[in-house]
Amino acid sequence: MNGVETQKVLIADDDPINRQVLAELLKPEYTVLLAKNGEQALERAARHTPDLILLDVMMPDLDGFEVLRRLRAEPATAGIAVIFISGLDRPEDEATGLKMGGADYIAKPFNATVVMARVALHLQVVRQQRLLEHLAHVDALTGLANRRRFDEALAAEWQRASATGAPLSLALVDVDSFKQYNDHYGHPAGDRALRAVARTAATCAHRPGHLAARYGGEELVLLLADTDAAGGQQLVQDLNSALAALAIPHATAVAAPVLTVSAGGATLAPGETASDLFAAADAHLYRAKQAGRNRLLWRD
Ligand SMILES: Nc1nc2c(ncn2[C@@H]2O[C@H](COP(=O)(O)OP(=O)(O)OP(=O)(O)O)[C@@H](O)[C@H]2O)c(=O)[nH]1
Repeated sequence: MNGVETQKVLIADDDPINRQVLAELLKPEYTVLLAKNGEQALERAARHTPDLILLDVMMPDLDGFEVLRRLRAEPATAGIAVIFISGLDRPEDEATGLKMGGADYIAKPFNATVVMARVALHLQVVRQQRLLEHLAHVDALTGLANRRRFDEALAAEWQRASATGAPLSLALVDVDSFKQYNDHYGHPAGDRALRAVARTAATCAHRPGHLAARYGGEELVLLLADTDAAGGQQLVQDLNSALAALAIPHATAVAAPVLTVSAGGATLAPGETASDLFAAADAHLYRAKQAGRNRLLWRD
């Protein structure tokens, strides 16, 4: 979410008048989706992943509590915020809704101003949660995915590749003689150089299923789903060429008078774990450094 995008609210209520009143209320500020029963609410929630659902409790097929339970059971909809709007106005009903994980509970007949205020409040919370989630997964200096995000992606892609047999490649990319670069040009220039390498990596690893992350310090990692060894090596070579074209001067480097990287890569072998794959790429990066830097070594 970029903050400019309009947030989406799904209204699920079997009463057409209620749906219409709520829709008229929310339409000027939000994108409104409608569902007239529980099944439809689940289907629309899965298809559109709204930011918030206003959920009636008493509906003929699936009641609102059951809808919430099913939303929470599906990873794709588990995090969607739900406000119950219900004719059941006993404290026990409200307590049930909140205990089940509803963000709020509004009794019917509702007051339009209060509904608007609560919707705005909960959508603000949703926005803040997304921002926190984003910050927790992005490296501040380079804007690349951070190590946490990489670890999650590696676990997920490893699982997928193991289940489907699709190729999965991983390359570690480390800036050469970066200590000397910092020593010679200063830390702020080092930061700028790292950002340039990161941008280059992100441009090369641009396909869906590709992820460029900062693993730590001056080390990046490319996680390349659906990419075999030839594709992985080509991608690292493209990165290398793009970096060479930038020709960032590095007067004190051992390999060349410009900023270069060394890389080690591997493609998932049958029966291998995610950590084996990572360790193989790391071992090849080490060898690439030993062999003189500014090169890529890929496990056969
Ligand atoms: N400017 C800057 N420097 C960083 C950052 N993170 C790590 N470094 C520096 O990167 C350098 C890494 O040094 P080394 O691990 O010795 O590696 P190297 O000098 O690149 O040598 P080789 O990898 O063997 O070619 C250290 O001097 C760190 O201070 C950062 O965010 N910004």
